[in-house]
Amino acid sequence: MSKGGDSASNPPTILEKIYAQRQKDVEIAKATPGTRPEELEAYLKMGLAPPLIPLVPRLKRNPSSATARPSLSLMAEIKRASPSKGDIAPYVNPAAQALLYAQAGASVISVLTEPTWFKGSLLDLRLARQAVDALPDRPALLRKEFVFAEYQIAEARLWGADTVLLIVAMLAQEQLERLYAYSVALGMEPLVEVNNAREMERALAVGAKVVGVNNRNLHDFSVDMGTTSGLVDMVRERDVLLCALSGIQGPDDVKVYGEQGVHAVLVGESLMRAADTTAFIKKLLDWPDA
Ligand SMILES: O=C(O)c1ccccc1NCC(=O)[C@H](O)[C@H](O)COP(=O)(O)O
Repeated sequence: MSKGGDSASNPPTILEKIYAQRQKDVEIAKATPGTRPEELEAYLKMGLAPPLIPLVPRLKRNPSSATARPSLSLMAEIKRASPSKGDIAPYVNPAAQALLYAQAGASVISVLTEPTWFKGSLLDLRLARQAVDALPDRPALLRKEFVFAEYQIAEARLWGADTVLLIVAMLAQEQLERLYAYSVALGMEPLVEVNNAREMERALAVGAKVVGVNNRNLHDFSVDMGTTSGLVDMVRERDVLLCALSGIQGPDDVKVYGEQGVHAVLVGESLMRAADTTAFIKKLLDWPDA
């Protein structure tokens, strides 16, 4: 990963620290009997990964999409903690939270699986998936992770994800192309995350169909809700679903994005802190009563 700062002597940014730690974690997993890369490949070849649902059509459906006043779709995140906020809901039950999100109408459930800063795990992903598995028109499951290797995508598929996150800022273009192709080959259209126009061009160059604009700068934590708005025109005439990620707190944020043509919002902290999650979601998205 390239350094985010001006020179190689700058202290590492949070994204660089997470990346370095995840590289060590992945090396350990790859060397552990039972989870070596060739073993994950064998499990995939045996068809042991659970059935998938395709991301794009699922993201187009939400409780308002068939009404006269369609609103945005929701990607609802399970987030125990974060580098910027510390503990948010460390003891959340990911299965119960996933079920709440699904019953409230979320199109996607995003599960943070990074353990050191976000206190997440692949078990959280599996439990969220199992909790919603039998529902009619269940939401898609997103592995929210700092992905730099095919290995992590194979893990995601085996643990029940329907899609993975690819963060453009972390990846060289060749790596982004390779990981995008591998994910699609496994049946998972990825959510490709960008933070500026240059990264958006790179996402479009690989053919991304679902692009998330992160309003949070992953190098310094600053949140600018106008980041998404500033990139809308780059995808307006394209067959791309644009999603606004991070910092979404209330209906006013969503209303602005709706008017600009944004298709979905990804919300973590506000949902985790909501006293009544279902009522909060309905109000946030201006969805009709079920
Ligand atoms: O949330 C952070 O502090 C953070 C810091 C560094 C890298 C990633 C980070 N968050 C991951 C996310 O993208 C958010 O969890 C997600 O977009 C939801 O954001 P929010 O609704 O603001 O919780």
